[in-house]
Amino acid sequence: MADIRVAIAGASGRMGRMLIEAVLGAEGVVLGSAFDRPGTPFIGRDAGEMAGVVTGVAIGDDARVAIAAADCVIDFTRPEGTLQHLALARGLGKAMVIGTTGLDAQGKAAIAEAARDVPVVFAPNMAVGVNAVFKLLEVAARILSEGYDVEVIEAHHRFKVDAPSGTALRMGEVVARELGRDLDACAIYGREGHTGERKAETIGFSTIRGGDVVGDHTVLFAGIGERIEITHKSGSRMPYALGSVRAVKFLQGRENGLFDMQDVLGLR
Ligand SMILES: NC(=O)C1=CN([C@@H]2O[C@H](COP(=O)(O)OP(=O)(O)OC[C@H]3O[C@@H](n4cnc5c(N)ncnc54)[C@H](OP(=O)(O)O)[C@@H]3O)[C@@H](O)[C@H]2O)C=CC1
Ligand SMILES: O=C(O)C1=N[C@H](C(=O)O)C[C@H](O)C1
Repeated sequence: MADIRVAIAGASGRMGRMLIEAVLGAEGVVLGSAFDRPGTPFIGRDAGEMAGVVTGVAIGDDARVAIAAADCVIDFTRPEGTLQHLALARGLGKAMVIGTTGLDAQGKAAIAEAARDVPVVFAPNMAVGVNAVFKLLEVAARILSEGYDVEVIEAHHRFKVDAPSGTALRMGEVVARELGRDLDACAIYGREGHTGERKAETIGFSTIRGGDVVGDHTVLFAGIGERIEITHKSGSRMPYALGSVRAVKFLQGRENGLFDMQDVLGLR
């Protein structure tokens, strides 16, 4: 079978660079194209430059041309960019792996709609370890369903633009679903001033931003006399990139459909 040609969106970003390195090092996939938005300083440079490799693939600034040259697009950019690239991928009949976070309900609906025509993996965290934690949280929430307060704490680098992280929100969704709660109704995003006592049914979120923290997430189940903490810490962005390559391979041969990393990893 021919190698899958991959297009990397946001090629000069933190994840874009890591994704290029992961694709170059993986079997069964080949770097078809790399692109970024016009005006980004790396346009025209070799896509492997930051990984110290000559690929012969220059970073372009025409998303349509780049997507047309690939079988699957991996996109870790910003919601506006992702939705533009998604429309192009849909029109060109290309698969897409989306790691971008911070999409609103309308953006998520647009992804679901596009997935009727092309296959899409959309997940807030592509790392195998984090997806294992999502499963552990289901078990913990089931056992600790009475008498434990749930708080989600996350820390990321100073450059991150969305909060709470997509992963923290998914952790909250997983626990809320298991507890029969609606996250939109029970989430508390930070506290300040005279808050009154904590309401038992709430799920709290706390966000830390600083330095070069790659990504730390903890779900705390706090009872009277004991606390349980389930924590994941990222030491590198490579697990996100390797998970994305697995997602590309998972989509090969699929006509359409919306999937996430739980599907890719067979954890449903
Ligand atoms: N699902 C997962 O496993 C993970 C998800 N993420 C998510 O991926 C996204 C990117 O993160 P990160 O790589 O750190 O971010 P960066 O800011 O380092 O990179 C983003 C890239 O996208 C480009 N870009 C920004 N806006 C647009 C746009 N409107 N259209 C097209 N391209 C655009 C940027 O260009 P420019 O520099 O010119 O702005 C840059 O090259 C975030 O949403 C983050 O939360 C991150 C890690 C893991
Ligand atoms: O912006 C990041 O860096 C990350 N974003 C994702 C998120 O919002 O959950 C995944 C990971 O935590 C890194």
